[in-house]
Amino acid sequence: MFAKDLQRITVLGAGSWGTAFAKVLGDAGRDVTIWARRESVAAEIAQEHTNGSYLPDVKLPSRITATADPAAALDGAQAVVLAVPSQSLRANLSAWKGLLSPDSVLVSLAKGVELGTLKRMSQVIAEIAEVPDGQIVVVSGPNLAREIAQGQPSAAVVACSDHERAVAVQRASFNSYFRPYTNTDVVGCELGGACKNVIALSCGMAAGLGLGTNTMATLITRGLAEMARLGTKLGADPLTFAGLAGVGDLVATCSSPLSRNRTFGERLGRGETLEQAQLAAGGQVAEGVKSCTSIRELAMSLGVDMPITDAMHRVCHEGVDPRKAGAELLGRSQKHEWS
Ligand SMILES: NC(=O)C1=CN([C@@H]2O[C@H](COP(=O)(O)OP(=O)(O)OC[C@H]3O[C@@H](n4cnc5c(N)ncnc54)[C@H](O)[C@@H]3O)[C@@H](O)[C@H]2O)C=CC1
Ligand SMILES: O=C(CO)COP(=O)(O)O
Repeated sequence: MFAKDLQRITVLGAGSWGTAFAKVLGDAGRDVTIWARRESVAAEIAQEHTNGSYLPDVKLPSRITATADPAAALDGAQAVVLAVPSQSLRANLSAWKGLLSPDSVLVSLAKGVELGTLKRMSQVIAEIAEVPDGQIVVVSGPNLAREIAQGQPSAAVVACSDHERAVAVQRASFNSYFRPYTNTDVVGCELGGACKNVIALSCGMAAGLGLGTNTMATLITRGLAEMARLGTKLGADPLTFAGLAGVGDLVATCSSPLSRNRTFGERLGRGETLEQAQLAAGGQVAEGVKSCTSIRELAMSLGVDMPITDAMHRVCHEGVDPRKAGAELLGRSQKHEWS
C-alpha cells in the first residue's frame, strides 16, 4: 500500500530542475533528500543550503538534505523523484533499482523520448523498475527551474493513470507559488514535454536568424499541431495539448531566454556548430537535440507528419543549414490547416 501522505521524498539528480523541484517539495513541508552525482554538490546543498553550479543566488530550505550515496538517499523514501536527463535515465535507474522500496511512488521529471527504443520516460521506468504504470507519476508543464526556484508563481500537471497517486504527488508539491493539477493522460503530458523542447530549438533558431514574432508564433502553433498529431495517434487526449503540458510549456520554453533548448537553437541559428553550442551549454542538457531524432523516428514509424521536428533533426544531425531548413519548411506542398 502506498503512503497517501508523501512525507519523505528523495530526489535523484541535483541539476537545475531536480534542485528546484526539491525546493518546491521542501516549501510544501516535505522532508527531502537529494542525491547528487558529485560529492561537492551534495556537501554544498547539505551544509550551505545552496547549489551554486545550477541555481546561483537561490537559498534552499534547511529541511533539505543531500548525499552522494544513493543507498543513503533512498532509505525510507515514500516517493522517488527521477531528475536526470532522459538519455541517462535507463542507466541511472538500473543502478538504483535494487535500492528502491517496492511501494514507492516514482515521479518522472524528464522530458524526452529515448533514442533507440523510442520509449517515453514512464515506459523506461516501468521496464527497469518493474512497477505497474499506476505507480509512475509524470510532472510536466511551464516550469523553468530558475523562475520556480525564485518562488515565481507557476502551475504544472501531475499525471498518472492512478488518480490517487496523482493526488498524493499533487498534495506533496502544492505550495504558495506552485500549483499542480492532476491528469490521467500520461501519454499526452509526456509527449507534450518532450516535443516542446524540439519546437523551442526551432524558435531559438529563428531568433538566431534574426526573425521576429510572426515566425515564432507560427512555429509554436504549427509545433502544437504536430505534437498533437503524434499524441493522438498514440492514444493521448487532444485536450492535453491545450493545457499546461502542451501549449503552456510550449509558450514558456519557446519564448524564454532561460530555456536551454531555445538558447541552443539560437546559437545554431547564429551559425555556431553543434559542438560549439554544446560547449556553450556547459554540460547542461538541451533535451531537444537528441529527442528530435527519437521523436522523428517514432513519428515516421506511425506515419505521422512532423515537419518541424524533421527539420530540427536535419539541422542538428545532418549538417543542413538552418536557412535552408526554414525555406524547405515554407515550400512544402500547400494544405488545409487541419489536414
Ligand atoms: N531545467 C528546467 O527548467 C527543467 C528541466 N526539466 C527536465 O528535467 C530533466 C533534468 O533536467 P535538469 O535538472 O534541468 O538537468 P541538468 O543538466 O541541470 O542536471 C542533470 C542532473 O542529472 C545528473 N546526471 C546523472 N547522470 C547523468 C548523466 N549520465 N549525464 C548527465 N547528467 C547526469 C547530473 O549530475 C545533474 O545533477 C530533463 O529531462 C529536463 O528536460 C523539466 C522541467 C524544467
Ligand atoms: O522544460 C522546461 C520548462 O518547462 C525547461 O526547458 P529547457 O530544458 O529548454 O531549459
